[in-house]
Parts: sequence; structure tokens; C-alpha cells
Amino acid sequence: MCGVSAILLGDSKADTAALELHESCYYLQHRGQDAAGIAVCQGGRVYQCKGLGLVSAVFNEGRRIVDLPGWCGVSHLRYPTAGGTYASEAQPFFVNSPFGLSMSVNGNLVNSKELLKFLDREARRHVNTDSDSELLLNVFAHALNELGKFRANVEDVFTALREVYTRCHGAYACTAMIAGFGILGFRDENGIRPLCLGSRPSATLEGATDYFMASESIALTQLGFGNIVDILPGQAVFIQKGGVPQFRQIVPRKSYTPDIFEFVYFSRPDSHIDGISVYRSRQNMGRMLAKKLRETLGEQVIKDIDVIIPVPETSNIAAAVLATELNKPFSSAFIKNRYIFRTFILSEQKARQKSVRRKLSPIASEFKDRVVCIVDDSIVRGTTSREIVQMAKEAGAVRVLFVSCSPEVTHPHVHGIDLADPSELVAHGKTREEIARRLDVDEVVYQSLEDLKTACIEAGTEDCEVKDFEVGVFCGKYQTVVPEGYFEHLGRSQGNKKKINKTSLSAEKEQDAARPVLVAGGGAVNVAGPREGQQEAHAEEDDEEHESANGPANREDISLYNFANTS
Ligand SMILES: O=P(O)(O)OC[C@H]1O[C@H](OP(=O)(O)OP(=O)(O)O)[C@H](O)[C@@H]1O
Ligand SMILES: NC(=O)CC[C@H](N)C(=O)O
Ligand SMILES: [Mg+2]
Repeated sequence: MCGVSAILLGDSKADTAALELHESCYYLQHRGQDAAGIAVCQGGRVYQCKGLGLVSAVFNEGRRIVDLPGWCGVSHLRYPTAGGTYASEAQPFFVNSPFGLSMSVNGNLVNSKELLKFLDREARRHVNTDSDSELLLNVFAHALNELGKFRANVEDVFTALREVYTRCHGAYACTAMIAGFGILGFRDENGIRPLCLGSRPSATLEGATDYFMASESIALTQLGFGNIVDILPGQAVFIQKGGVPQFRQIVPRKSYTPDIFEFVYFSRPDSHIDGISVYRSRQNMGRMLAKKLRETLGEQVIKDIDVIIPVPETSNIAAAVLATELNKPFSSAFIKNRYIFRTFILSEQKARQKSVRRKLSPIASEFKDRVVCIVDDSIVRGTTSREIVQMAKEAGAVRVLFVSCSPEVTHPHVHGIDLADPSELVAHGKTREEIARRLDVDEVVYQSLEDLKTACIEAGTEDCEVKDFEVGVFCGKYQTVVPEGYFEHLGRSQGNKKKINKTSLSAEKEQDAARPVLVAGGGAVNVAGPREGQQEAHAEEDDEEHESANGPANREDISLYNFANTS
């Protein structure tokens, strides 16, 4: 689900863009734990540092920030949905031509294969990884280049962007930097992925204003930015050095349907997204769930419940309200290990399984001889719930009810969550009774989709424009057109990923092996991983003399683009 941000300081002599971006990464870390990166520019020269791991590891507890001077920049936290877990796919991506472009993408494209073919054969651009975000950047770069300008102006940027919307299908919210010129933010025409912009007075130049864009408002408010606005579906904003934001509707809005999973799980509760308070939406989910439990289980079963227990951390808010609504004691009976992070967004199933017990442990006395009602925000693969239920039983629970703040996840997610294979989903093609058996619980109850939507809508401000959401994972109907064969392609690339993970290094070893190596000026050396999807595309489509412009698969590659020289 990735976190993106961008900063432009009103004082272009200031040197603290990386410092602030680095800070923002901590507020967005929950959106991506696989890789992190920052690119900034000073005097038209780009400096970047990126690599695998958490923010603290990639930037060596912040010590690498000194290598990143400048007044504007972009940053990224990665949770992979395309490609694999390779340092070469860490973002921001950079292309030197034209003008030195750095880009951070949150989202997922469904026509990567077609884009790769276009970039390879028509645009003649080198694509270095299997990441769909690299494709998006190259489509933009090609369009900007085709304008044939020695220097681009703001209008050129918007014109080139139109090409991105035309060619790139899927959901995306992106931030970009044009070296020495300014920062850009844009969002898909359904507003599926989030992006907002805020401002604050410059601390070093009187009368000047700093601007910040990020996936979630919490990154802005914690850095002292106010006047927060959401970038709208199909809209872009460009802020030029020393300038003010220029908004442009690049393509007509198709819908205004943010991904409801942002409210269920992804976003922080202290964020507002598209005028909706994530915290309030989760409270409302708890309230609606109480109604659903009464309807589904009846008063007698409710009466027998001894205690309501959340699965930390995301479900805490909804569970507390559920307890109040049902007039039951609330117990923080699962203790979360503060040194273990989010489980769901880990790349490998083995790591996810291992992580649950490491992360959550029961206080036995809270379970012993009790009827417990365990609340989670979602049950996706069932990795967490199955493990949790066993722990509850080992601790002496006599009856276990499991309730979910969101409906059954039955379909793949195509807009930025790594969920491809429906057979991985615990609820796919199953009745409530079958799911209960699979989870080994006495009862399982899910929120209805309508109630979930209502919970989010009711958490919106009065002028909130959002009236519906992207809810494809719950029903199979997506806001964007999903091309035929896409799910099969995803399934194959997931299979490839599994193969790669099995045959290559273990997750931990890979982390170590791919640590970023600093080269002069703060760039990280990127060691490219296997490029299976790309190899496949070439293999299927032509037998020409490839190695093509896009190079052979499985090579070890050192990216050379740590500096961009523009004047
Ligand atoms: O059914 P599953 O496949 O296990 O996925 C669902 C679980 O994963 C998430 O927790 P996670 O540990 O990622 O994050 P959290 O600490 O924010 O709850 C989510 O909150 C559920 O607990
Ligand atoms: N979760 C995301 O937004 C992923 C971005 C991009 N598709 C990647 O895999 O790197
Ligand atoms: Mg959880």
C-alpha cells in the first residue's frame, strides 16, 4: 500500500528537505516495511538514498540524511504489489532524461505487460526492474521528452501527464520531483489511492511558504503543515521553486471512490483521508458490528459473552466501541510486542506465520473459563485469526467467537494490496460455517458491506464528497477495468515470487545482503533481482536478438543513476 511524500521548501537556500522527508517516513512506515528511500535536489543535482528495510535501517537511524542536501524532494515506503522484494525496486525511481525525474508511486497497474512493450519498442526506454512504478515513471518521462523542449514549463508537465492517464491503467497516487524545478503530485481518476497537500510558513525566509504532500494527513500535521486539501481524482498539482500550487484537472473524474481498505486497515487512525476521519470510521465500525452481532447471534449468545478482546493493533478502536455497545467488559488480553511490526504486509507467508506469535501473546487469566469475543479489523488469509484462536484456547477459553469489522475478503485486490490468489483467502467460496470450522471457532461474524460503507461515510465531514468506495476485495466488482488474463498473470508472478523466495536467500538473509551501500553523494547501490515477468514478456512475444534494450534477466545490475546533472 506504500507511503509517498514530497516537500518543497519556500526558502530554496534551505537544506533540510531530506530531514523533513525522513521524519515523514516514520509517520508513514505502517504503509510499507519492505524498502524506503529519499531523493532530494540541490542546485539542480539529485541525491538519493534507498534500500531494503525499515526507515531506521535504510537511513542508519538518520545518519545518512547528512548526505542528502537540498530544498525539495520525494520519499517512499514500499509494500510490494508488483515485482519482488529487491533493492532495485526500492523507490523513488529516477530517470535522468528528460530533466532529471524522481518519482514515488503508491498503487498498482494492471497493464504492465502492454506498457513494457510500448516502452521497449516505441519509446526505446530501458526498464531496469519488474516494478510497475518504474513503467509509470518512464511513460511520463517519454511523454515529457516528446514535447521536444530544452526546458519544460508547468503546462508541459500537465500535458505530459495526460499521457500517463491514457496509458497507465489501475490505481495510483504519485509524487515526483523535477530536478531544480519543482514537485508534482497526482492521483488516479477514481481517487482510489490517497494523497493530500498542506502548507506552512517558511521558518527561514520571511513571507515564503513550504509545501508538503503525503499519502496520509498525519505526516503533514506532525510536521506542522496545515490548510490540508486532498488531491482530487484525476487532478494534479505542481509547485514550482518559489511558487504556489497550481492545480489542474488532467482527465475528467470517473468516480470518487477511495479504497475502503484504507479505513479498515491501512491508514493510521490519526489521519483524515478524503474528508473522512479514520478514527471515527473505526469507531463506527464497532457500533455497526454490535448491531450485526445481535441480528446474527441473538440476545442469548450475546448474553453469554464474558469479554470483548481486540487483536492489536488496528482493531483496538472498533473493539472498544463494540464492548460499550454490547455492555461487556473490554480486555486488552493480547499483548502486542512493540518490536514486531505489521504482519499482513510481510512478503512471505512463513514470515507472517512466525510473526503472529512473536507479535501477540495472551494474558491467560483473561481467557480462562471464559466465553471470549475476539475482534479483528479483517480476516484475510486467516494467518492471524487461526493463530490467535489457538492461543485463546491454549489459555483456557471455553468458547471463542471471532468477529470482523469488515466483510469476507473473497476476491483479489488489484489496487495496491498484495492479494492475488483467491485460494489464499480464508473466505473465498466458503459459507460462514465453513469459515468458522477453518478458523476453529464456535462462531464467526462479519460486518456487512453496506454497514462498512455507512461507517466510513458517517465519519466524513459535512462537505465530504465521497459517497462510495472501491470495494472489489469484498465483492469482485472493481472501479477500474481489469483486463482479461490479469488475475492469471498475477497468479503466475506470485508463483514466480514464491519460487524465487524458496530458491534464493531467506527473508532475513536477503535483508542483510541487500543493505544499501552508500556511494559518494548519498545514493544507494541497487542490486537488481531476477526479472521474471519481463523475461516472460520477451520470451512470449518475440525471438528477436534479445537481450533487448531492456536487458537480460537475472543479471546483477548496479544502477548508475545516483546523480542527475541538470543545470
Ligand atoms: O487474516 P490475515 O491474513 O492474518 O490478515 C488480517 C490481519 O492482518 C492485519 O494485522 P497486522 O499485524 O498486519 O497489523 P496491525 O498491527 O495494524 O493490526 C490485520 O489487522 C489483521 O489482524
Ligand atoms: N503498495 C504499493 O503501492 C506498491 C507500489 C508498486 N506497485 C510496487 O510494487 O512497488
Ligand atoms: Mg491486525
